Amino acid sequence: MNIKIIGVGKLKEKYFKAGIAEYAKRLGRYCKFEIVEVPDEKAPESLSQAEMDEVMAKEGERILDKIKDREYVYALAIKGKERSSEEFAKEINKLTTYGHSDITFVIGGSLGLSPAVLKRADAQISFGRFTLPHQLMRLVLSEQIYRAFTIINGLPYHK
Ligand SMILES: C[S@@+](CC[C@H](N)C(=O)[O-])C[C@H]1O[C@@H](n2cnc3c(N)ncnc32)[C@H](O)[C@@H]1O
Repeated sequence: MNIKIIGVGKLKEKYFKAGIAEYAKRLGRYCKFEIVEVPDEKAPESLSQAEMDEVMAKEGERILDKIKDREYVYALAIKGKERSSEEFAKEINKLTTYGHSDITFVIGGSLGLSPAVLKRADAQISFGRFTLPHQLMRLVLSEQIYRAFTIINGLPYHK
């Protein structure tokens, strides 16, 4: 099974990289895990709404270029649906049981995801109403995907 996270911009901070590398290593037992980075657009503070929409649209096109038709896509969105870790694990298990072997998660850039990306998504996941930095979101999501596999496989990691 293939799990892909698409993120906007390069991850620079060593501590995020180290955390993600740890979960990527652990996930190697359960799936082919990859993180795909697409270039971000400059988004200075002074942008108008139209300019912000353009930034999201451009980043969105780059994200959509990395998604194939067969992929089941989760968009990470603050206003999406919240789940518990157990519910998420059940959902992943069900998707694989019903033949989805390519699952892709999309995290927006500093301004968020474009309407086109949200439209392509098969489901939206919210990690609550807090706004998390997109780099940190990659780490938190990697951990939750790992947690889901430990739940599916009955390992004692999840309490
Ligand atoms: C800095 S946030 C963008 C904030 C933007 N105002 C928005 O509402 O999307 C960057 C990305 O991280 C992800 N993200 C941040 N907090 C999240 C949360 N609580 N739940 C789900 N995704 C989140 C989303 O993919 C978002 O597009």
